[in-house]
Amino acid sequence: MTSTLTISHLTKRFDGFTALNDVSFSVAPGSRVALLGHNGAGKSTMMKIILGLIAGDGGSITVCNAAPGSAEARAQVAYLPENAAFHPALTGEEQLRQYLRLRGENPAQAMALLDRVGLAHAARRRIGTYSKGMRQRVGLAQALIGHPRLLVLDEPTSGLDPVSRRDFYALLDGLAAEGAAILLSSHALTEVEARTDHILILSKGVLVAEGALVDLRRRAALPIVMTVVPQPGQGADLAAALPGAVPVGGAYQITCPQEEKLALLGRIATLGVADLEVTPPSLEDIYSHFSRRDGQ
Ligand SMILES: Nc1ncnc2c1ncn2[C@@H]1O[C@H](COP(=O)(O)OP(=O)(O)OP(=O)(O)O)[C@@H](O)[C@H]1O
Repeated sequence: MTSTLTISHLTKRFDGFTALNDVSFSVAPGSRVALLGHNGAGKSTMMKIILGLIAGDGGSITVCNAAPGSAEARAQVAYLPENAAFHPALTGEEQLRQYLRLRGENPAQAMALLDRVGLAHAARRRIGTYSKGMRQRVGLAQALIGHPRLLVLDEPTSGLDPVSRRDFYALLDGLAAEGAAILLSSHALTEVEARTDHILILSKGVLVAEGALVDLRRRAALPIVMTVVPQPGQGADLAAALPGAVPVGGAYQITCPQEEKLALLGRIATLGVADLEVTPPSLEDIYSHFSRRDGQ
C-alpha cells in the first residue's frame, strides 16, 4: 500500500543547531501515529516541514504523493495547531462557513461538519462563549474540510477533560477507519498508548524508536510486574515461596524479566493464590527507556 506520508533521511538545522537528524519513517493510510518527544525534541519542526511551512536541509519528503506545501499536498493535508484560535465574535457556523469559502467548498456544509464533531447544538453561539474543548472541536471540524488524507495534529487533546479526550479520539478512530492517516504529537502517553497504532519517539532530533507498542515493548525488554493476592491467612507462606516479593496493600508485587514471566506464572499457579494481575511496562516506561538511553 502506498504511504500517505514518507520521510526519508530528513535533516533540519537552525544556525548550526541540528533540530532533526536523519529521520526516516512513513505513515500508511488509515493509521494513527503518535509522535512523542521531550520539549525541543523536534516534533513541531517535523510538522512544519510536513506542512511545507519550512524546508528541510537534507533528505526527502513526500506528502500524498506530492511535495510538502504544494497545492496538491495542501489540498489533501489538514493541520490542527495546539491552540487553535478563532474569531470570538463569530458563531461556530459562521467561522466554519468562512473556512469552507476559503477552501473553495460549499459553505452549506458547515452544519454537517459541526454535527460531526458534536457541536451542532452550539453552532449559532459565538465562539467567545465556547469552552476549550468546544474550540478544539471547531478546529477539528475545520481540519475535516475537503476530506483530508493526512491529518497533522499538534497536541490536539492538551487541556481537554477526560470525556472530551475520549470523544476526540473516537472521532479520529472514525476518520482513520475511512482511510485518513493521522499523525499527532502528544505528551499524554496513557491516551496515546490506548488510541494509536504506531509510535515514533524523537529524542534530540533523532528518531530513537519506532513501531507498534507491542514491538517497542519487546525491544525495550523491560521487566514486568506481577501482583499476587494471597488466600486469606496465607500471606506469610506466599512471601516465603516468592523471594523478592514486596508487600503492597495486602498483595505482593514481584518484578521479573520478560523471559521469566511464564515460568514464574507456572510457579505462582501451584501456590493456590486468590488472584493475580500481570502489568506489562507502560508506554511511559518504554518512552523513558528509549529517551533516557540517549541522555534525556
Ligand atoms: N526558527 C528556529 N530557529 C532556531 N531554533 C529553532 C527554530 N525552531 C525550532 N528551533 C529549535 O529546534 C529544536 C526543536 O524545536 P521544536 O519546536 O521542533 O520542538 P518540539 O519537539 O515541538 O517541542 P515542544 O514539545 O516543546 O513543542 C528546539 O531546540 C528549538 O529551540
